[in-house]
Amino acid sequence: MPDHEPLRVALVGCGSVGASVARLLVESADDLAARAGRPLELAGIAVRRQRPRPEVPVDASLFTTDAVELVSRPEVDLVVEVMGGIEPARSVVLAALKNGASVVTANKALMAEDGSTLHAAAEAAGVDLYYEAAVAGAIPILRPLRESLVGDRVQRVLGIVNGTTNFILSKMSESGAGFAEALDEATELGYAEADPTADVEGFDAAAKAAILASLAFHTRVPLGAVHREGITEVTAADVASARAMGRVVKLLAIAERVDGGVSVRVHPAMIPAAHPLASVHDAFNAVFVQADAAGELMFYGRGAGGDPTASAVLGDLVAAARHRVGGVNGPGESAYADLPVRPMGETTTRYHVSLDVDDRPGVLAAVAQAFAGHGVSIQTVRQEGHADDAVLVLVTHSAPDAALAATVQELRELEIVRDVSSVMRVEGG
Ligand SMILES: NC(=O)c1ccc[n+]([C@@H]2O[C@H](COP(=O)([O-])OP(=O)(O)OC[C@H]3O[C@@H](n4cnc5c(N)ncnc54)[C@H](O)[C@@H]3O)[C@@H](O)[C@H]2O)c1
Ligand SMILES: N[C@@H](CCO)C(=O)O
Ligand code: NA
Repeated sequence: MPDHEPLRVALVGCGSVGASVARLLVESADDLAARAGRPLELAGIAVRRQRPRPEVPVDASLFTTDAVELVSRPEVDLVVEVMGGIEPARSVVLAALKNGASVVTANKALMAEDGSTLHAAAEAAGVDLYYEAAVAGAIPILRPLRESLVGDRVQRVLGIVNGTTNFILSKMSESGAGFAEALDEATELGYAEADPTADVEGFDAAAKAAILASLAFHTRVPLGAVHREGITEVTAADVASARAMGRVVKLLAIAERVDGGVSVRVHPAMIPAAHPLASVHDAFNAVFVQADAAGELMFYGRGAGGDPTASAVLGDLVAAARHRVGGVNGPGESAYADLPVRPMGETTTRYHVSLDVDDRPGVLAAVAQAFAGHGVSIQTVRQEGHADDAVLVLVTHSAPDAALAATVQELRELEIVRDVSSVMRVEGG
């Protein structure tokens, strides 16, 4: 085959990311050809419905509504899947791999749900499967974990990997707004989707946490093993209390090594205002990595948007194209470590607990006794308000999640505690 023979790219999905990928493939064709070693030519674009798409500068004859047929064409070398969801995306990706095409996907839900099946199919076909855009959009983080840090031992990954929730928490922090008000603003400005559940309940971040943990620790982390809490219960009072302690509230995806296993979780947490992740505002994403030899690293940028996400897709596409040209493959799945995912109850963190209490003698002693009875050590206590408005704010030393849960249960049963108004983890020093 002569060197100028193009590599044929099938694009599946032409929404916000797909339209950017198609446009940039056309606009940057010469540079991409020079970098890949052969031109990258669009073989077809699978869409759900045929309609005019003036934003995509390609011949209308390239559009088809049959994705499986497109990716199964013998001439297709590379497939970009940006339709999202589990099915039919999984069937399309499997058909592409079976056809011997390398696949680039931005689909975090699919990779977190069934990454091992797809990796096995890629391995069997001797082709590449890349998904840099699936976690933190434009930010190069999967390739650094998979390749740059492969000689090191990663201990911990802390990420702000959902732009919608980071935008909402930033607004709550800036203006003192409650969750509902900040969500309304995020919706008005187009950051939050009409149904924001996947973002605000932490599902999107949990899928990304599973992918990050699998790559960081060379193990398989099933999505179901990721502990997940969203931000819907975060109150203006939590944000104010964090500020009073020199902290900010962030929704974190956390993956860390613990006692021969790993802990992988998504939940809101108070982090020090001086922590590098505290200065990640609005819809930006960032991932903080701690590795034995490298020390601390931080990756920052745009986690969403058509063009930023297309940047990551095209990076993967050129990498896969180069491998085609060279007749080699990139690294496949590395899951040799086979580490158990520890249950959340065993995970130790510090906690911030707010209690509405009666303001009378013996209350502090009774509260302290509840913590002590479950082996949870208190680091600081402060009282805000008095009489009917008394609030006790306690911060604990590190304790297992199960011990803290048992403490909270007991506190709820105490007559002097009117309400356990908030429990939030404290992370990052
Ligand atoms: N938008 C972002 O900022 C962003 C960032 C990172 C990752 N992603 C991921 O990229 C993927 C695409 O996201 P998006 O924002 O472009 O979504 P989108 O909804 O804008 O686009 C998806 C497109 O796929 C089309 N589609 C659905 N079923 C199809 C089918 N059977 N055949 C052909 N086309 C079909 C839809 O009609 C739609 O146009 C998702 O997996 C998403 O999680 C998106
Ligand atoms: N809904 C995601 C988009 C990228 O996955 C976010 O808010 O970050
Ligand atoms: Na990325």
